[in-house]
Amino acid sequence: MTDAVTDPRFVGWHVEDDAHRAMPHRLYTLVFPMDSARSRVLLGMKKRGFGSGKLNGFGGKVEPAETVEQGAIRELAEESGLVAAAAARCGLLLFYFEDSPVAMEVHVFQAREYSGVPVETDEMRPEWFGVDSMPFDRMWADDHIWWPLMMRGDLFVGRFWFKADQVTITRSELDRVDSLDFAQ
Ligand SMILES: COc1nc(N)nc2c1ncn2[C@H]1C[C@H](O)[C@@H](COP(=O)(O)OP(=O)(O)OP(=O)(O)O)O1
Repeated sequence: MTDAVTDPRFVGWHVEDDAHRAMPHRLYTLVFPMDSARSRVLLGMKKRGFGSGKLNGFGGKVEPAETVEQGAIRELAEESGLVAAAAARCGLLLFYFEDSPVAMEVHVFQAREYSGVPVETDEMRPEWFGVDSMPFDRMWADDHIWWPLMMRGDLFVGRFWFKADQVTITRSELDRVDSLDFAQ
């Protein structure tokens, strides 16, 4: 696996301590399609794989030959049917699970302009939710912590340590940042 230091697309290592910087990282995207006119966000019920049974944004692993934003746009189309020309960076999330030697580096985006209508796919069942009545009890345990920053328009970096049960957070850090262009 490519590690955080050798893959130029990784930015997480800019905010890691020495111990975590040395961990192998895997790169993911997470995209929230926004309907600002109706104050709604599209979530998907994950039907299989990691996080199945939870509502989340749309995303997945970044392929070797694409940029992070290209990966975000591709996963959004594959999982929701929505086609976006661009996605706006909102945050960076680093996840550590006690039973995994690999850190997850998740790049969070909003899609504010897109075409198409949401469709159910093999991986996701889409549903709109009001941004002020989010179903946090059916989402990952970290989401309610950083969601308010994203809704305020703040850029953020969060680090969350999970138990192997994938529910219990044993430690967390969340910072507002001025820029997410760490390496550029
Ligand atoms: C641990 O907390 C998490 N919170 C939130 N909100 N989202 C998370 C968390 N951990 C992972 N995610 C996101 C990041 C990605 O968007 C997905 C996981 O991607 P997946 O494993 O489904 O990747 P794919 O490439 O789509 O998988 P396949 O190989 O099955 O196609 O969850």
